[in-house]
Formats: sequence, structure tokens, C-alpha cells
Amino acid sequence: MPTLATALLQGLKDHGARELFGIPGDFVLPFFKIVEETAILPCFTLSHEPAVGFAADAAARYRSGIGVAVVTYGAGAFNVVNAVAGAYAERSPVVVVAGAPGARERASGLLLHHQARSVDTQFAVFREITCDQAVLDDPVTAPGEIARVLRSARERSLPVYIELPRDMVDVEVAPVPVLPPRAAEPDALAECAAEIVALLGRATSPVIVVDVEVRRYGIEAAVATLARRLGIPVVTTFMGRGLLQQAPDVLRGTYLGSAGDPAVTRLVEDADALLLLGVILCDTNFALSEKRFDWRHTVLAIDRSVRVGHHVYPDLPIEDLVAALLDRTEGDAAPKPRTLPPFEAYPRGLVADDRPLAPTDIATALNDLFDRHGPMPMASDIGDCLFTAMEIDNTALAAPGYYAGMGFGVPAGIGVAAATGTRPLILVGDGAFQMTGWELGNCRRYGLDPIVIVFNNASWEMLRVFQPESKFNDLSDWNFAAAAPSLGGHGERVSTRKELAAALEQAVARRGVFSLIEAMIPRGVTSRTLARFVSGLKSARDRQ
Ligand SMILES: Cc1ncc(Cc2csc(CCOP(=O)(O)OP(=O)(O)O)c2C)c(N)n1
Ligand SMILES: [Mg+2]
Repeated sequence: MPTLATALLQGLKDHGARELFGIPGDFVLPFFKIVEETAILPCFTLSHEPAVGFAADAAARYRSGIGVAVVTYGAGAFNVVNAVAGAYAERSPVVVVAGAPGARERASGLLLHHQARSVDTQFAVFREITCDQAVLDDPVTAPGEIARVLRSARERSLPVYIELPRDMVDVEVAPVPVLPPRAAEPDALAECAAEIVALLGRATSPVIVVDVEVRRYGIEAAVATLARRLGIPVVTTFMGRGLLQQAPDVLRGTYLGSAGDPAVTRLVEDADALLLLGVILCDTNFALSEKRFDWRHTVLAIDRSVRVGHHVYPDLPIEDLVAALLDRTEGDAAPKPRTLPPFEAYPRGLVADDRPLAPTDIATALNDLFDRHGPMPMASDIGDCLFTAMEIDNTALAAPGYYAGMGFGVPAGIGVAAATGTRPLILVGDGAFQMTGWELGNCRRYGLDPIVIVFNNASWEMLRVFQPESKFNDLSDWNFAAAAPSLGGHGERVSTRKELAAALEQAVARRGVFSLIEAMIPRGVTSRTLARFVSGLKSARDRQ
């Protein structure tokens, strides 16, 4: 029989995990020993637990599977809370494996190191930011508990919490089973699909809007097929940016309300039917909408339920719904042709001259670079770098567009590189780099070589655009490029468009070490998208 540690590791692997991210501590040392000795899953240790959570989150997003964060009790686990909260908000299935005291310690009558309020405070905190939890304190129930929690992570696409008391690691247990997915109730699914097909069939200008769950459940290709078959254009939300980049024939861009491409905004807001697939109804996706949803002609599928008009079908997995819609439209007559707006235009053709840099120049240079060398998967932090990403042609993107927590970018890029073996491009502001950019120092030992663009405006610029009078937004210049070599990478500071273009080409050619390009941007110069977002928000506030 396996031990609990090996059964847990094999169970994680059987449920789709392909690596672990973590930082050991005395409450998980025995488990980390088994991790290293068995090599059932490769383990990437990082330098600070927020990065562990962000890396596991990004790995889950890019793989459309689970990501795993292993942390010690108390100090480690509480450090990863913010990253897990962001994963919950953005529906990313991160599995938190947290160490904990053993039975004898709990009964010692002493307050334990790393303990906060009570020994169970850690469990109480994670119960708020995970969809399912298990404490592995009974060898008989542990395998079934692990299976239940891992199925919850995959079915809900939400984080889960597994508490591993350190005296249980070597206990013999049965192997962890893989429970069958809970299928949709067939009649409900058929009724729902029929109602949606009829609603779309009555419409003359329907639109499909896609968001995170279309990636989380791996149904991008199925959605593209449905759109083609019905002749319905697809747009992404802000959060869904990067989806369906393999389907440019049906994708029309990203909906940003009054901050976005006017043709895309008109397409969505003039639609007489909306099919919202995996869409988070949040402010960053819809705060700038100039029109409210008309729920009589709107369908929303998210979190295993489907709202059609003013009634809801519970417990219908989105992947089953899309499959049922495809079944119902198989062999349908060719859709009525529609004149659609051209795919939203992205800036190209950077003039490589001595003019100072603006964020939109970075987007233009990257669109040119991707045309020459092929697209790179991107990870972006929050800040103007994320608004700039909206001007970069549709390539895969992991970014905290809704939860909007800083510090995600660099660790997420490391997570993508570790999980996919691809070379990511990381976009990060100077303020966010100050938080977690130093994790680049871990690239050397894992042979990772991301390209990192630091938008250095020596400013918390996103705060300044809303409160320009505050001096605390003025940051000093940390000269990140000069620090890169000591972290094991290559750093270069660029201030003009010509320098940027050259640095990007050299970075693409440089392999085996990370390349940090520190783009110096004058304070107060923002991307076009952020400028439109800010003016849109201000006029929306004036209208209230
Ligand atoms: C963990 C956390 N703490 C504070 C904040 C609040 C914030 C939102 S945007 C911002 C400034 C970001 O500065 P940066 O230089 O990275 O980018 P840019 O604006 O383009 O100059 C702050 C402090 C958030 N969102 N998350
Ligand atoms: Mg900044």
C-alpha cells in the first residue's frame, strides 16, 4: 500500500497536475522529502509564497487543469492567501496542500509556532477562499477525501484546500481513486440547449461573448465550431483576452465598453441576443458598458448553471452545454451571411526612431515581433502593462484582470514556463516588479528564460490617473536592468523606440537566461486603452 504522501502525489498526477510549486517548512519537511525522493511530480520552489500561489494559478490557467501550491503551516499558508483569493475570484483551480501540526502536538496544550489564533484558524481562513476542503487526519477516509476535493477543483474550476498533518505523511493508505465527473441531467440539458438554439435562431444579430471558463474547461475549439456553424461572431471580455486566438475567422476582438474598439462595442451593445459563455459579470468586464443586458434575450453559462432569460438551469456543466448545442445544430442549413466589422485593428509598424517610449509603442513593437517570430504566451501584472496588453494581437494571456492583485506577472510567467516548457513574455510595471519581480532569480536553477518587459514610469501610474494630486505615486528609479545580472539574467534599459526594437530582437535571440528589458516611460504617459478606460470610468461616474 502507498503512504499518504505518495498516494496524494499520485492522486494529484492522476487528476492532471504536472508539477508542484512550493516553499518547505518544518510542518511540510517530511512531505517535501517524499516529493524530492519519489519525483512523482517535479517541484519548483520559489522565494516567497505569494509567488508560489501565482505560479500554480498560471500553470492551471495555461493547462486548463489543476495547479498545485505546497506550503508550510501558518506563516507559509497565510502568505499564499492573497494569490488563492485571486484564483478563486478568477476561477482558477489551484490545489493548496498545507502542512499542519500532528495529533500529539495539537494535544500538547502549548501554543504552536506558526499558529495564529487557534490551531484551526488556517483551515477557517481557507474555507472562505476555496470551494472544498479536506483534513487528512484519518488514513481510512483520506483517499476518498482527496478524490472528492480534487474532483471539486476540476468541476468548479475553483481552488481547494488539503491539510496534511505532518504525522500522517508516512501512514499507509489505499490509493486515491479518480471519481467519475458528475454529468448533467440529460432532460434538463436537452431542454436548455433547445431553448438556447431557438433563442439564437430568432435573432438577427446575436453575439457570443467568451470569458475565463471557456479556457478553464478546454472548450475554445468547440465554441469556435459553434460560432462558425451558426454564423455568430465571438468577442472576448477583458478577462477573456487571449481566448480563441486560433479562430480569427470568428473572433472579432475584446469588448471593453466605451474604452474599447467602437466597432466591437457596437457589435455587442446592438446585439439582439447574447450568449455569454463562462463570463464573470464583474466591473472590469462591464463597468464601461453603455447598455444593460436585456435578460429576455441573454444566456449566461457559468459555474455549472445556465441562466436563460429569467430562469436558471442548475448543475449543467458548460462543456456539456456546448456539446449539446453542437449536437442540436449538426447539419443545420448554412447560416444567413452577416456583414461583420473587421477584426479589431492592433498597432503595427513601429517607427524605430529616437522618440521617447509610450506604452502603445511597446504593443506595436511586440505585434511586429510576433509577426516576425511567432506569438509568445504572455503573463501580465496589473497596471498599465495590462491595458497595453489589450493592444497586443490576440495571444494567450494570463493576467489578474478582475481580481487585479499586483505581483502576479513575474511568478505567473515562471509558472507558465515551468508548466508548458514554452518561453513566455512577461509584462510588469515597476511598482509590481518591486513586489515579486525578484523571483526571476529562480530562473537560473530551472533553466527558464522568459523575456520580461518592465514598464518603468517610476510611478504608481494607475493610481495617479485617478488621483493626480497625490505625491505618494512618485516612485524612485530602482534601475532594475542593473540588477538583472546578479539575478542570473541579462538586463537592458531602453528609452527610445529604436532601442526597444533592437533590445527585443536581441532578447529573442538570447536563450538560456532571462532577458529583462526595462522600458523607461515618462511619468504621465499611458496607453491609449488606459486613457480611454479612465475617461470612460469618469464619465460613467459623472452620469451616476
Ligand atoms: C497587491 C496590490 N496592492 C495594491 C494595489 C493597488 C494598485 C493598483 S495599480 C497600482 C500601481 C501599480 O504600479 P505599477 O508601476 O506596477 O504599474 P503602473 O500603474 O502602470 O505604473 C497599485 C498600487 C493592487 N492592485 N494590488
Ligand atoms: Mg509604474
